[in-house]
Amino acid sequence: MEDLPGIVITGASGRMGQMLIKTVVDSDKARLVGVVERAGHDWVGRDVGEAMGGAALGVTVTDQPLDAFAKAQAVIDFTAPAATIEFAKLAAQARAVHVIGTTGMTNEDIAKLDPCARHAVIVRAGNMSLGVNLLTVLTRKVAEALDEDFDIEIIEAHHHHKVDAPSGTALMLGEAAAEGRGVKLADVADRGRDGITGARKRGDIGFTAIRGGDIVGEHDVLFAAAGERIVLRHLATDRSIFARGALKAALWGQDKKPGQYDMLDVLGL
Ligand SMILES: NC(=O)C1=CN([C@@H]2O[C@H](COP(=O)(O)OP(=O)(O)OC[C@H]3O[C@@H](n4cnc5c(N)ncnc54)[C@H](OP(=O)(O)O)[C@@H]3O)[C@@H](O)[C@H]2O)C=CC1
Ligand SMILES: O=C(O)C1=N[C@H](C(=O)O)C[C@H](O)C1
Repeated sequence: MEDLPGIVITGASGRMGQMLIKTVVDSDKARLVGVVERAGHDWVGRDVGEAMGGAALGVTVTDQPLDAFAKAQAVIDFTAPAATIEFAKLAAQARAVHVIGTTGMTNEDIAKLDPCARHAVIVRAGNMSLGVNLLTVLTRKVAEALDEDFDIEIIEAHHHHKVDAPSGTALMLGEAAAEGRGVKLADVADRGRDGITGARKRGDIGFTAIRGGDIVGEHDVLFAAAGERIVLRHLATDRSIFARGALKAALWGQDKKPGQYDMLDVLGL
């Protein structure tokens, strides 16, 4: 047991934080060595199992991330952009693999990970599930095969708590479609339509975000032409798919050189 890679989970009380804790505790390939919450959170100082409403797990929630990271081989982080940038610096200091599931990061945020990746492995993906990563491969292939007579639209739906749009997954799918077309997503993305928008521009990749109820995460990539449509779809019904992918990434990263990786690297897709 002592030999198994030690994992720290940040954002412990969050939807993904709690799912990640359960996933690591249930795994026979890793052990939970720390959980982090922000200073002032009422979970800090409590046993995390009890804080989650179950049996004690023997791991106390801390607001001191560096102390926790120093005892770990990997940090799994599904929080918010500002927190993730700080955690990246600390994970690099501790030489721990940093698995980043946080979405809504700007290009400026992402650039701040570069110096950290000189010292530690970072695996970052807007979606850690096998299904979505396979869908990005399919999206790239379909976009490659079709010309601009097919309009590409990405439609995503999530629960009403989600704070960022388009989703990280939608942007991954947009990047894959743009790559297939041989264009830059930034040049063709149409991210917000309202009012008299004018006709759709040929070659654009459009995004629509639906927010409601407890939807875990749904993504359609629509290729629409005159007389026919192709729809590639992924439906997530359980957050465990993301947590299992994140744990796989944390284990995969153990023997890799410092640098930035994604789930396609982890899954070999
Ligand atoms: N890549 C993937 O496969 C997936 C990615 N996600 C992404 O993961 C992220 C989290 O999602 P979810 O769990 O639903 O969100 P929640 O809001 O449920 O949880 C977020 C957690 O992060 C903590 N947090 C936020 N800001 C800070 C900060 N500045 N410092 C320290 N802790 C902070 C929150 O603490 P507090 O409550 O105190 O604010 C909370 O514990 C989102 O970006 C989401 O899009 C989600 C699912 C899959
Ligand atoms: O916030 C969520 O819940 C999810 N976020 C990720 C995203 O932004 O794509 C992944 C998944 O769809 C759930």
